[in-house]
Amino acid sequence: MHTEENSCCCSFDDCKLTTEWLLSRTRHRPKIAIVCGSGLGLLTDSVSNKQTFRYEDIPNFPVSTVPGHEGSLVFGQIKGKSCVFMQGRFHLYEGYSLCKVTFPVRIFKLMGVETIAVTNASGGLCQDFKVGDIMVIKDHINLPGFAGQHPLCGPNDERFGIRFPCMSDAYSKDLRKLVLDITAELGYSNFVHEGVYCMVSGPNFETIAEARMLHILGSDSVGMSTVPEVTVAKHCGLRVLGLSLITNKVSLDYSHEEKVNHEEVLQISKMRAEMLKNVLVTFIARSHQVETINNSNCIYSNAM
Ligand SMILES: O=P(O)(O)O[C@H]1O[C@H](CO)[C@@H](O)[C@H]1O
Ligand code: HPA
Repeated sequence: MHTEENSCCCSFDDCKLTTEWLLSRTRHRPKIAIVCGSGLGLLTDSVSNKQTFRYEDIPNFPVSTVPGHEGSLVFGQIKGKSCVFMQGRFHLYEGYSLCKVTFPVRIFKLMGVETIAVTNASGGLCQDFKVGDIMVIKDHINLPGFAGQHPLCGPNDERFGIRFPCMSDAYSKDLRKLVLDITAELGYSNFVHEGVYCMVSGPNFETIAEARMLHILGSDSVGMSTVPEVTVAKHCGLRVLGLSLITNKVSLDYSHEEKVNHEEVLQISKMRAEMLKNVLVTFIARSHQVETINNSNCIYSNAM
């Protein structure tokens, strides 16, 4: 039954209005979108012909409330490729519904974006990971989703995608291979791994018992974002790349004295942003080499 409570707070018409607002104000027609994680706003440094919109000026957009998330949508070009960056993302713990958290992803789809690269800062659970390593996300665990906090709950709008999307291949194998090739060419292989990202709602960092549980469940890193955006991106047929920067080691041991905090997360992100930027710049220049677009879930195709 369609009721006010279970209907999505961002309708297709809301998405269309925001898309048209942006398309009428920029000449950029990006094929790639990049979501910048905590402290990773510097990823936009290499963008030329920049055009920036503050989130608060864009109709229907949420605003950023977390330090390290600037709150701007940046259009421009990298190596001649048109792209759009979210300099700052939205999180469940900020009080936004997952529909609002993922709203920009659907705007990108309607604008004609085909590939989305989602970045984040996360805590390393895999004992082989070191602070500052990059994890290419191979798969995820949607822990809030198990409890019904899922961006696709509620009536399904078939114009975006099907009711029961497949998630076993959410992270494009071809894009993962491309990024692993790029990191090898850049000489980064020693600190790049593939792994499984687990989303928790936050805002607190994990207890030791929780961290142990996530590790046993098969998580290599843990964070408070990314999964809703990736789920909605896969639902509407975008190709997805996920890159996680390991900003801290998560304690699995009661004797561990170090205490994680957001300032440390931001500090490590800023220190390693340059490296992540080098990867993304080459990725953007070469992602067209990977032609296959998985559009199997999407009925509504591309720009209006
Ligand atoms: O996932 P991003 O947005 O990179 O941010 C990560 O960093 C914050 C905690 O320091 C949390 O928001 C966590 O999700
Ligand atoms: N846990 C959850 N989210 C995070 C962490 C962490 O250790 N580090 C950065 N984001």
